[in-house]
Amino acid sequence: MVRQKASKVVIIGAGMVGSTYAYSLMINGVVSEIAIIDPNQERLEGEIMDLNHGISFVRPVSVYAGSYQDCSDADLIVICAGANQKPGETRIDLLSRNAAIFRSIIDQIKAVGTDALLLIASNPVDIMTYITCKLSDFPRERVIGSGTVLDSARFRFLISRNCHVDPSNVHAYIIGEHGDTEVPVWSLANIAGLRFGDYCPVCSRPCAKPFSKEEIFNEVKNAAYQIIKGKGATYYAIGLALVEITESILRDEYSVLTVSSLLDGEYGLKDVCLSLPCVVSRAGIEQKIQLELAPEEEAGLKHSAAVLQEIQRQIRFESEVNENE
Ligand SMILES: NC(=O)C1=CN([C@@H]2O[C@H](COP(=O)(O)OP(=O)(O)OC[C@H]3O[C@@H](n4cnc5c(N)ncnc54)[C@H](O)[C@@H]3O)[C@@H](O)[C@H]2O)C=CC1
Ligand SMILES: CC(=O)C(=O)O
Repeated sequence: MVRQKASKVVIIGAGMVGSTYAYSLMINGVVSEIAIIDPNQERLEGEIMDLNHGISFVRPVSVYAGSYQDCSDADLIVICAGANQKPGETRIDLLSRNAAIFRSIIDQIKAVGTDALLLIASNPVDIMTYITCKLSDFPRERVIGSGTVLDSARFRFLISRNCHVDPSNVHAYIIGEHGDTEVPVWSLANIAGLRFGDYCPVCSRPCAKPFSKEEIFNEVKNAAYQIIKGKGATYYAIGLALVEITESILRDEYSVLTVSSLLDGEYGLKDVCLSLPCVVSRAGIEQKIQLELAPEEEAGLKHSAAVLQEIQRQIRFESEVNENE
């Protein structure tokens, strides 16, 4: 199943997320070409120079300031452009600023024409993924939001630290919105194949303090607020999360990742983008996995969808404007 060929990624937005992703991609050696686009030419040139000065230490790769023309033969276009949260702001607070930026970006990608997949990181990521689906007219499987891949990684890390096991031996998902209504799937979380609650009796290390699901989930949900308060932005872990998604696409890995995509009836939900575990390949979203959720988890997912749909109703698309005129 693993196919490797020379691959080209276009990154739109050379800020903290875009440039950290480019750096992680370079180190990982999964692509041969990285073109970066950003209207802030000074910033862009600085990032390109800095990245290029590291090329002697990694596998051969070409990193350069690109233009929208680069999208025409790209395998993957990753959008990291737009405003980020200031301390105290929610992801949803970014919507109007980033929606305007996306309209211009998607228009320019469409004008060039491309068979690439689109991967969205900008926040609020589920709504931006939805906007991209609507504006791009791409098939739904080719538009992927980074969704809760980062939140699931935070969740696995915190469980693993608490239970003294490698995070790769913890399987646990955060689903729904990448944001305040996200849902932890505790009922299916497992360590070494054991349901979460069955692991404690076989664990040889006593917990330092009583295990609190609530505390762990709150730490996951509020991680971005805490990091932004401390250092202004989050970028290392999302950079790596984007590389994980990129690898699954470009290496045709069929990894299961909690990416955001346009739902089509899963759990009775339609016309909304949010995260479920999905099989991701070179074709994009191969399959959305419908988990058997506990009733409160399914209710949480539906609440997440309702909140996102309410926000979506505030967005007007060109086609709707024309229809109503
Ligand atoms: N999905 C996730 O898990 C995460 C998402 N983010 C989101 O990623 C986005 C970027 O965050 P940062 O890199 O920290 O912000 P930043 O402010 O460092 O960089 C944003 C970049 O976008 C560029 N930009 C603005 N308009 C553009 C346009 N029309 N075309 C191309 N580039 C344009 C700016 O010049 C700037 O370089 C934010 O929306 C942030 O909330 C951040 C962390 C995690
Ligand atoms: C900023 C953001 O979305 C995160 O770190 O989760």
